[in-house]
Parts: sequence; C-alpha cells; structure tokens
Amino acid sequence: MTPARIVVVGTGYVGLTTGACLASLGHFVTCVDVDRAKVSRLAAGRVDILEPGLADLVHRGIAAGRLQFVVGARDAVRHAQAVFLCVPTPMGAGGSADLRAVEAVTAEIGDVLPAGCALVTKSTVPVGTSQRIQALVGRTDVPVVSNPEFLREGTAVADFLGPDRIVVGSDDLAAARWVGELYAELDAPVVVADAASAELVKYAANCYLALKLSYVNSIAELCERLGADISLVTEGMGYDRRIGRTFLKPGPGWGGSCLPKDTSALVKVAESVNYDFTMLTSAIDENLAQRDRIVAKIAGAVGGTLAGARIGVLGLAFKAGTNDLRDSPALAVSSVLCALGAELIAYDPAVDGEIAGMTVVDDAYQVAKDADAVVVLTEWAEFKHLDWAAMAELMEGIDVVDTRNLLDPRVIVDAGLSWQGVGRPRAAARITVS
Ligand SMILES: NC(=O)c1ccc[n+]([C@@H]2O[C@H](COP(=O)([O-])OP(=O)(O)OC[C@H]3O[C@@H](n4cnc5c(N)ncnc54)[C@H](O)[C@@H]3O)[C@@H](O)[C@H]2O)c1
Ligand SMILES: O=c1ccn([C@@H]2O[C@H](COP(=O)(O)OP(=O)(O)O[C@H]3O[C@H](CO)[C@@H](O)[C@H](O)[C@H]3O)[C@@H](O)[C@H]2O)c(=O)[nH]1
Repeated sequence: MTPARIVVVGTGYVGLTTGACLASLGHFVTCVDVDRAKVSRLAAGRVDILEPGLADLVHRGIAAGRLQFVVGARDAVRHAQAVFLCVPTPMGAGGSADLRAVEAVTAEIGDVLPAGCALVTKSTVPVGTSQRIQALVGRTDVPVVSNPEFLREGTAVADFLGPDRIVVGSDDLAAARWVGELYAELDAPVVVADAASAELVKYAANCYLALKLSYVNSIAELCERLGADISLVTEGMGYDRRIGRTFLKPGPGWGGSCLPKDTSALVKVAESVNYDFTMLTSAIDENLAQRDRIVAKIAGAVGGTLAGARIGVLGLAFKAGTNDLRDSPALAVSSVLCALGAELIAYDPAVDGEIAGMTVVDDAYQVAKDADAVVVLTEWAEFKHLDWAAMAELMEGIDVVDTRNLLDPRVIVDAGLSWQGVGRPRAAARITVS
C-alpha cells in the first residue's frame, strides 16, 4: 500500500511501539505526547522503556525521515490520513475505564482533522466509545475506527510486527478496511467488524486470559491440598490443542497495566446492561485470594510471624522482561509483607530507584544477606542461574519461596535450602547430622 501520513497520540508502550513499527512498514509517522521531556528524549533517540528492538526501530525511523516526535496534537494532525489514539485508559473511580485522556485528545483535535482522516482508537476502550468519540468530533467526514492492540509488554515489537490477528471495526466498514490495509506488509488475518464487536474483542480476549490464569491458580491450590503437581497437571492439560500450552503457569496472581483494569472495566460494562458477570468477578476475587495465599506461604516460611522477619525479594516487575511496575503482583505481595512488619530487601534486574517499604539493592546476593527467607516474585531467568550455595551461605534462614515455580528444587536442596513453589510438592532441606 502507498505509505500513509499517520499521527500517533501518546508515546507509551503502545504508542511508541505503534509509531516505530508503522514507520518501519514505510509510513510517515508523527508521534505526539503531552510530556515535553519525554518527547525531547525520544526525538534524540532515547527510549526509556525496556522493549527489545524498540530503540533500534526508533533510531532507524528517525534516520529515514519517517518518524518524528512533537508536542501538540492540534498542529500535528492537520495533514494526517489517520490518527491513532494510544493514550492511557486507566481504572477510574468505581472500576470503569477512565476515558478522560481519549476525550481530551478528541476534543483537542476534532475540528482540525482533515476531511476523510480516520480517527483510530488503539487504546483499550469500552463498547460504545467509538460512538461517543464520533459524537464528540461532531463530524460525519471523520470516520472513527476501533483497532485494539494485543501486544504484550516485553515483546511489544515482535507482537506488533507478528500479530496473531489484526482487528479493525467501525460503523464505516470502508474506513475499517483502509485502516486494516495500513498493516498490509504483515502476515496476519484481518478481522473486519462493526465498532462494538471490535471494542469487545479486546476485553473478551484479556478477560479470557485472566480467567485462564485464575483457573490455573485455583487448580494449583487444589494440587497443594491433594498432593498433586501443577507442573505435571498443566503439561497434561496443555497438549490438548483446545486448551493450549500457554498461560498455564501459576504465580503470585496476575497483574500488569492491563489485565486488572480491563477485567474491572468489563464487569462495569456488563453491569451497565444489567448483566451480573459473576464468572469474571470470581476470577478477580480468586486473584486477590491467590495473593493472600502467597503471603500466608511466606509467613509460614518464617515461622508464622512476619513482624521483624527479614525477607529477601527477588523480582519486582509484574512479569519478567519488563521494567513496568504498574499493578505488579510482586509489589502487591511486598506491600502486605511490609504492612505486617517484615523488613524487605529487594532486587530486580530491570528496576532501580526507591520504592516505599523496602530497600532496593543492585545485586541478588545482597538480598540473601541475613534473610530469614528468600522469595521469588518475578520469573527472571537470571534467578535460576544464581549460585544458590553462595545464597545459602549468606542467608540466616533456609527457606526459599518460589512463587513462579522458576527454580529447580534439586538445586535449592543441594544448596542446603528448602524450596516451596506454588501447586508443587515441597522440597525440604536435607538435615545433615555431624
Ligand atoms: N501496555 C500494554 O501492554 C498495552 C497493550 C495493549 C493495549 N494497551 C492500551 O493502550 C493504551 C495506552 O497504554 P500504554 O501502556 O501505552 O500507556 P502509557 O502510560 O505507557 O503511555 C501513555 C502515553 O500517553 C501520554 N498522554 C497522556 N495523555 C495525553 C494527551 N492528552 N495527549 C497526548 N499524550 C498523552 C502519556 O504522557 C504517555 O506517554 C491503554 O488504553 C492500554 O489499555 C496497553
Ligand atoms: O502463564 C502465565 C502467564 C502470565 N501470567 C501473569 O499474567 C500477567 C499478565 O501477563 P501478560 O499477559 O504477559 O502481560 P501484558 O503485557 O500485560 O499483556 C496482556 O495485556 C495487554 C494489554 O491489554 C494485552 O495486549 C496482551 O495481549 C495481554 O497478554 C502477569 O502478571 C504475568 O506474570 C502468569 O501468572 N502466568
């Protein structure tokens, strides 16, 4: 397809990835943000978020003259053929999606958009938002198209350029198809839908993933109570192609900037049409229960009382491969441990700086020093390759709580420590009689 003039509003995980990737597909992209300092850094090629391949694409886009960064959406959109809204839609008061940023940008640019320019929502927005935006713009010559994004943090570029599918939805199907063609270079099925269906695909997909994870965490709990091993149970389940092998790992609960807010938002959307989405509320409740069970497990490892216990925390990000701390289960668990009086020493390979309630150190061995227990909360591969005998030497206690089932229990036991994971049999330290 002929390269298009595209404006991307918002240069976070989604906006920056969208801008850099669309530029790599040959389009001419202007990325806009309200954060002046961020725009200056990006214009100088500095990318703050940890996303493999993103900085390289940004540099190449700038060098090719196909990618630029500016402040001020109103001026930027005057010659655009498509404007992608990639601004935040966080959880608002009451649990619904907060659409203020989407509405603010729409109000800012609505009257200066060129006739025929597609206004595309890539932000995750509830059903009905396209109609709301259309009404706010107040023009019939600007089609509004929903094009939800499915990238995961940590693999954003690879996901954007190799998507499982592209979804475009609008009540103007020609406009939806045209937006789909912007991705013509990519080898992916394009689902063309009405606006409401496209908007719902995004929530339906994220909430399904959350349901799957809560289910797995529940089965892991059953494994512990029944003496089964979740790693074998999920291996056996995963070979069934109807179930699939991914999203079957138990953990300290699911988190991140999307699943918690999107599950909450869909519950609210359902409420607005008098549907009590109990299945989804149960999954959310189960997620909180999982965090409580993890805290109880850690308390058990230090003899039942967290007050005064020194806990070494490995991992703070909401999952490995990112430095994003938004709605991180590791932080949620840590804050409860702290509230119950534990002293926390934490290390995450991608996180530095101060975090309330804990001392953040810059190597994993410092976490072990004098610790009554060490807890793995994020599944960074490097934790597997620590010298666990050296960790054991530094520790005061002998317990390792591995909330991601990341470590090899045999390695931990060989180091003279006890291992407990989630949904798996414990591996107790060998008692040596001298
Ligand atoms: N993070 C993800 O993995 C992911 C994946 C798919 C979809 N989404 C959705 O994409 C949207 C954006 O998420 P994100 O994680 O990229 O957010 P983010 O917080 O990383 O980035 C948002 C950016 O928008 C900017 N911004 C805010 N208001 C603005 C305005 N009025 N004008 C211009 N810029 C403005 C902010 O300064 C920030 O740079 C959300 O709706 C989210 O649900 C996120
Ligand atoms: O087997 C698993 C897989 C994931 N998780 C946890 O689930 C959460 C979410 O993980 P993931 O989905 O990989 O993170 P995100 O980058 O937030 O991506 C989700 O949210 C994005 C924003 O909407 C969507 O675009 C993605 O498709 C969707 O996977 C994290 O806490 C993970 O640790 C597990 O506990 N076990």
